[in-house]
Amino acid sequence: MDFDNLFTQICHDLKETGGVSEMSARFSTCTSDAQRISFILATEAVRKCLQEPLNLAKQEMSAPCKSQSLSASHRAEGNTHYQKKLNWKAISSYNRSLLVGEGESLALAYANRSAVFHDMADWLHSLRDILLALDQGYPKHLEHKLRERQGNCWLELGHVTQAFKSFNLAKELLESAGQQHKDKLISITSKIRELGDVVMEVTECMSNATSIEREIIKKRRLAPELNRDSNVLLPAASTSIELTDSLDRGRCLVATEDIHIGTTVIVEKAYASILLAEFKESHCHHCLHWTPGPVPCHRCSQVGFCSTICRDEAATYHRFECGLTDVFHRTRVGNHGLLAVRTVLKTGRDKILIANQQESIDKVYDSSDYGTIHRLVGNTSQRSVADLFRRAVMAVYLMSLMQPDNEPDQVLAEAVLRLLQSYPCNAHEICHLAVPLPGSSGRADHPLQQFGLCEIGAAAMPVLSLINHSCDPNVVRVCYGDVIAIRAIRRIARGQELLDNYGYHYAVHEKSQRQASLSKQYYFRCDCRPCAEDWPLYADARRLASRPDLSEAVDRYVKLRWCEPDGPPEASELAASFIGYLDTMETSVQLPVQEYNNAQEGLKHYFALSATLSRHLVV
Ligand SMILES: C[S@@+](CC[C@H](N)C(=O)[O-])C[C@H]1O[C@@H](n2cnc3c(N)ncnc32)[C@H](O)[C@@H]1O
Repeated sequence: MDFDNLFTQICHDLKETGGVSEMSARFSTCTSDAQRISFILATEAVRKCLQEPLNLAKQEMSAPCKSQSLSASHRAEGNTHYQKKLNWKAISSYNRSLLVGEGESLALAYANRSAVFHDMADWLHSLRDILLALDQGYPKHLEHKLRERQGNCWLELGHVTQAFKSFNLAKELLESAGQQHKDKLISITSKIRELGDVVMEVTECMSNATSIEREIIKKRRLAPELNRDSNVLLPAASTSIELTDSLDRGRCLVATEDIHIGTTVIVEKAYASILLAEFKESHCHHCLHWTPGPVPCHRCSQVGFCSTICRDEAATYHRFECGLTDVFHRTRVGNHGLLAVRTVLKTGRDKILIANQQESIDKVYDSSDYGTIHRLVGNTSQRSVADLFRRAVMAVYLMSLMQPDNEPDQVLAEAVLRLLQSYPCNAHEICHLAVPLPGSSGRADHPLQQFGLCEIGAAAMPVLSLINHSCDPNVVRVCYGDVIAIRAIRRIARGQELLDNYGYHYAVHEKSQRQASLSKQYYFRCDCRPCAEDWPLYADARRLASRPDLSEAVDRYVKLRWCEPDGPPEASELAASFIGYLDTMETSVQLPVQEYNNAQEGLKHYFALSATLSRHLVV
């Protein structure tokens, strides 16, 4: 059930019984999350309201996830698209067929999808799907087709020995099938003959689905290297930055040397991440990368992975949420709620108990250590009683969904409540540049928006969370799956603070809106330069009349239409020009001016273009 409706019902029932002010007074005396959770668990009126939606959710969860007949109907739909050469539509139907398939239906869907990948010259995905189809018990009498396709893929990839073996297997299967495939047998025999005497390779390369998937993963774009060695105390960051404390804005990251525009100073892998529900058929549930061919969970039909490797890695937490993913999404608790649950399941009770006992600051900020997540700012003391009450009920509700008897684990519920306070101020959006599939129309209203940045998930990044906000930031986040690189978009002098933008930029949001939103969600009053000097919005900012050289050049570059997924051939030269313009303007021009924003947007677009691409429709 939608949590908002549930909470409204709880508040209504409490009002009816006339106990609101007394309960609110008692709840306000709770001084820790443990006490808040105990309070909710001991409040009969709340527990009573939770029972019915929890029981309904349990009924839903017990319904079978896999269905041979549904899988067959998606596959039939895929076959129709395939016959019409609508390859992407066919893949999409086969993906749906795979999510709900089991046994032979799974094998058939993998095999059919491998045919589309083969036709699209995606040899690695085709090969991987062939092996998975065979693993799933693809019918023996049809296996010769897969072996021949496998041989073709190997040949295209330049693995002649492997191709030779596959064609020979196809030939043996055709021979044992008798006379009915006479023509096929002739053509396979001639393919084998054409290969001639191949030298048998000593090592077996890409012999199973995992090794093929490693090759697929290797071809993805990787985050850039750090500009310097890794900082021992902040392993995700370079030695160009260090952590300090300030009186008025808590912890902050500061440059230890001058940092140039474009430099990569942090590369952090998410401690935990979640994928938005609408991307479950196109993105990996675990690493958030776009994938043309997801592999399904063995048991539920609600998640897909880019590879069997990610599926195995995700088992540590997915075994607890298997079959529950849709129920969690339907609670509409938002990304922070879902991320809180994922974090807790990934961490496990024992590590949470250890973190609870170690409130003191550890010297090393290791992004893979739950302790760094545990210590994120939650602004608890500034939250109202009503806000904390709502979050405590939410934590109990979410954790009760996990338990067959609706009795939540108190330690886990307490950890979820802690994260429900810290994530709204600390979690990061994962955004990929979305490329329109062939045949679809992208947005063309602005040249740089042909490929739209699209939010596909959320992540917990403890080192990135140490960066404070400015309405005129000096760094930008660039996403590579669930890895984020921090790159400078302004010069950062030694001793200056790294400043990110929390979603409210001076060029597009009025000062009053920025201040109100930052204060509501992040509990601080922004005193950055654009706020202090009340800079105008982009549309009202002046243009560089005095520097036509800069103004015209920036305009010319920004107007270039970056239509190909890799940008125009000269994209990296353009990025270098943007950096040059930004450098010049920082020292010689009084900001704000439109050309500065244009060059900065151009550079940010280039960074996004060189990172993860999601080849799906821009909506
Ligand atoms: C993502 S954290 C940033 C790191 C934080 N300073 C810390 O100690 O963990 C966000 C919180 O930092 C503080 N903060 C961020 N930017 C700020 C700013 N420009 N001025 C004052 N406080 C700020 C607010 O408390 C906000 O909720």
